[in-house]
Amino acid sequence: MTSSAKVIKRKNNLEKKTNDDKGTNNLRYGPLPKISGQRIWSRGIIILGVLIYVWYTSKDGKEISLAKQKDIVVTRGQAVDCDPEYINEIKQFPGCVPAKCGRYVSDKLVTFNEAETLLNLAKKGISLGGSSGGASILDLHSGALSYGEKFVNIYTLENTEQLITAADLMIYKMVKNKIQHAIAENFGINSDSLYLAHPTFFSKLSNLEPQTPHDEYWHVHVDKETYESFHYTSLLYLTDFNIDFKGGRFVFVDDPDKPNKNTTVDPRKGRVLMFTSGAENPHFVERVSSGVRYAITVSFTCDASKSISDPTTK
Ligand SMILES: O=C(O)CCC(=O)C(=O)O
Ligand SMILES: [Fe+2]
Repeated sequence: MTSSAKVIKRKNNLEKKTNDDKGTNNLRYGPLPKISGQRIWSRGIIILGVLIYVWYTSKDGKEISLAKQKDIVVTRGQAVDCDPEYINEIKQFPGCVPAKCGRYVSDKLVTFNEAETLLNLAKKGISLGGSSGGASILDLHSGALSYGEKFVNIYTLENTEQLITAADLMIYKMVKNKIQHAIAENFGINSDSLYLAHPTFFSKLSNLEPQTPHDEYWHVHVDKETYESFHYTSLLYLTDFNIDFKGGRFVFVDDPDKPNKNTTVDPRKGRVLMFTSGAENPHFVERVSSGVRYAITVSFTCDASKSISDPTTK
């Protein structure tokens, strides 16, 4: 073999060894990934799709809150189209037709002390009776008080005079007048065209198992259908959501098939919620899961013949 032939053979051996090494490397670490342009595109489209889905469901999946417990609202409202039946009926009562139907919340109408006085009045009064289920009421106008599975007249019980004082009833009346004026202002009507309606009552809600249908406060309803004379409903909350009780938010149901279209109001001590009582405002109260929730339903009618008078000490 010539020396030049030896050099060529050694070079060939070297090339063979280098190729063998490459082969071993490939086995050890696997083949290098090859990402084609098409793959990058398809992955990008999948990621974009996931992002759009997450954005869409999180936006659509949330109910609207008109007022959270922590908010301090001067006046906040939401307009809704009046139900034709409601508007037709209310047209008989000049000065009482709302400029627009809807809902309003205010935390500035009722003072802390007024709410505290009314809470103590509710506690004292309901302590004389109380439902054996989760919903007790006290109506100071008719005297109706939940008692076990029935109702009694609070004014026939002993000690009522010491419990319900003239000073308490004065606050009750003043608060009612303030709410009446606020409803008139928010709905653009004349406050003299509104009359207090039956039933106007204190409520105490808890998580006790219901004993009668009266205890099932969590069903969707329209106030105008439940209580015929109502034209404007208001609620004054006396205890706080998430502090004094859990659950128990007020919920407007705008589309029964879409719970994510609901509008909620968290009860807050001294908060007043006012709304037109027709089918434009179906609503329910969430079941209280713990603690005790106190409120007053203060209702108004435009029909003077359905008017009730303020309570007096007996
Ligand atoms: O207590 C509430 O928040 C609402 C009660 C209610 O819907 C009613 O009294 O008709
Ligand atoms: Fe109601």
